[in-house]
Amino acid sequence: MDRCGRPGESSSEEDLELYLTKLCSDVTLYSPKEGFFNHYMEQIDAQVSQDFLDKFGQLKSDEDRLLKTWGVKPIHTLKVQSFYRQKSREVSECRREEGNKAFQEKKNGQALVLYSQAVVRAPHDEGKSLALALANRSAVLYHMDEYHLCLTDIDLAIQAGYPPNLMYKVLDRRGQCQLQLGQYNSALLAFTAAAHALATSGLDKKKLESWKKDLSIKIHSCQGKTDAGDPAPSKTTSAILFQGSSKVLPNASSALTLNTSKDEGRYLVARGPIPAGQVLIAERPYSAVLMDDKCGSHCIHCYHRLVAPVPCPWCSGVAFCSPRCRDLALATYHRWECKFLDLLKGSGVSLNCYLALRVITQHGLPYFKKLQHRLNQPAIMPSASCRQNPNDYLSFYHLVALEESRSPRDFFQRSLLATFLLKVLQRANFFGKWDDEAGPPDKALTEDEVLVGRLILRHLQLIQFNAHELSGMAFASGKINFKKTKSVFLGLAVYPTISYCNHSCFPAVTRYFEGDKMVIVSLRPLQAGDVVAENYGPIFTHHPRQERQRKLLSRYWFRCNCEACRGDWPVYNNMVNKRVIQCHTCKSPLPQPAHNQSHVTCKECGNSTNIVQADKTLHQANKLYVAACQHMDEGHREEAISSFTSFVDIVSGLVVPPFRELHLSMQALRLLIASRGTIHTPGIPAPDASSTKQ
Ligand SMILES: C[S@@+](CC[C@H](N)C(=O)[O-])C[C@H]1O[C@@H](n2cnc3c(N)ncnc32)[C@H](O)[C@@H]1O
Repeated sequence: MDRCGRPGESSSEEDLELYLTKLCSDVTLYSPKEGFFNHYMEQIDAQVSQDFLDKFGQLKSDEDRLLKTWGVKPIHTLKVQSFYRQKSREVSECRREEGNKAFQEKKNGQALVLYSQAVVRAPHDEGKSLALALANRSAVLYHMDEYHLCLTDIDLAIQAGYPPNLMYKVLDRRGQCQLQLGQYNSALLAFTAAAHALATSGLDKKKLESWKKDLSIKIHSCQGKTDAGDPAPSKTTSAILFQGSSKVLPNASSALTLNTSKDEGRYLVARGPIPAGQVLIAERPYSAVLMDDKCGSHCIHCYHRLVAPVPCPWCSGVAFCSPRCRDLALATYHRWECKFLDLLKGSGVSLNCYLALRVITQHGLPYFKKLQHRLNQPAIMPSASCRQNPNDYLSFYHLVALEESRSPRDFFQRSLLATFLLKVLQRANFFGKWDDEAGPPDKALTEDEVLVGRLILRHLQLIQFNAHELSGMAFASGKINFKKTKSVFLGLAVYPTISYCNHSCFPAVTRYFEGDKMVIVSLRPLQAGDVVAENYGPIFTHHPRQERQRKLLSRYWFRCNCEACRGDWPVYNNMVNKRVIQCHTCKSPLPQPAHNQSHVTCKECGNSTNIVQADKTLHQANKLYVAACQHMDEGHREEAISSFTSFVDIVSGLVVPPFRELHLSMQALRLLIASRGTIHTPGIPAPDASSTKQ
């Protein structure tokens, strides 16, 4: 090992594993390169003795760890104060002017961006800049045929105090939108209100007459017409669970159940046969956070891409896709986090830490005080007699945290982070009004603060192993090409039911996203008792066994013993084009048949398999493979999925893996299924789920 603990050439595999584990653990807490938290951590590290750490390692509860850390004087040198992107009337007005210029030049896309910046930066309690920015944006939205968004902006502009003398304009625009949407009764009301508003317009006589005439024609055109049904745009299509919902795991298919073992913990298995391509779990996150660099482009509440951002009334750092998302966020987590977002960002703490905090802020203090007596209940193990509620905090709280395997240093680092996040909550008045004058920063913690602090510490441990990436898909080139897709990382989330999926380097399932909902789909056929395994990153076709095992051990703290690891299966590039037929009874590999031999006897179970028939079926299946590849090349997603899943189902029943075409098909399925999710490439329409070959 060198002075920084990095293993040298002569280091043992064990040293390397220890080093990698520490590195992986650190990045689940903070960035080693950015922000002030790493310097702070180094300073504290230098001030605590080995003896302190040894004693720290003997502490038995998160509460003890939190209190011990709070007692370390130097931790209170860190100054926590609100730091966030503030509103600016000057910036807002400047962007609005630029937006006006772009709009006059018919550059609608550019105008929309500039007006949106004007909206997000405008103060809510001072002047008219917000109302004017919203009203101007509504005009460009109308020209872009975004009638629903235009109507929202008009409502928001009026709520923000749009000037009465200009009111006729937005009321007229509201009527125009409603006319386009076939809402004739509402349009009639809007045009009538616009006509009344002319009285306070201050327009000269000529303009007034012209407006009156125009509005009267519009009113007349709406009279006597019946409203068309409202074709409100729907954001999601819903995935349907295979064989309906499970009674014990409501977000999972009834074809799944939960098993447990000493070495593998809890894990999902199939209860009976499941073909490839079936939806097995569809789950909204228990909690989720958006990545920093997506805050300007995605709704922080529902993760949809923003077209016309609805602002936060207090900060300019985040935005929402709708007033509904805004109100839900403001009523819960954002009211506590809003004024500390830039502090958290500047600290360099990881997204895991935001998530640990979010679980607290989304519920608020009274919720935790009320449930604290339940925290000592044993871990939930859904069974016939005990149904899991994935929205219950305890389903989150009891996710695996591997506290028994943690080093004292790891516990101390996480405790330091918990105290930092606790200080943020204190300053955000989460525990009641914070008063700098009333006491020093190291003032003894109250009962409520201890409760929340120890929960944050627990979150920091369990999120390490249970957080999922929340992502969308984008086509890398400017057109639909399933082979050139890339995953767009949007944030981090916890899905309690999906967290019960253990890992395999030869995974049984893949995933896609509908907004923030994760949908898990079978990639290959499963039989009763088969593990419904996800892949945590290293897949056998791309990464050799040693690399996979190192990654999994250092990141997830287990030694993988999946079929691919046990059999040391080759990566794609080393896979020979050989197929081994399986026994039709026990699935064991059959010996190669002699020339002209039609039946082969299994050495394991003694049953005979018709090898000629198996060859014939494989030959037929190959046609499906060719058709699937063609569908994929032509951009027919659902047809390609259907052909690939049929191929995988047939081949999995005949050939022993690894088998090159099987794995190529599964890789293609992963891409195709992922692209069912949110498509983030601007200008490219999502491929239609019901597309048919033209
Ligand atoms: C998301 S959790 C999976 C559910 C977990 N087994 C439980 O009991 O809640 C991830 C953790 O499960 C364990 N795990 C996952 N896959 C495993 C496997 N194939 N073998 C052994 N342990 C595994 C590891 O401890 C890992 O950190």
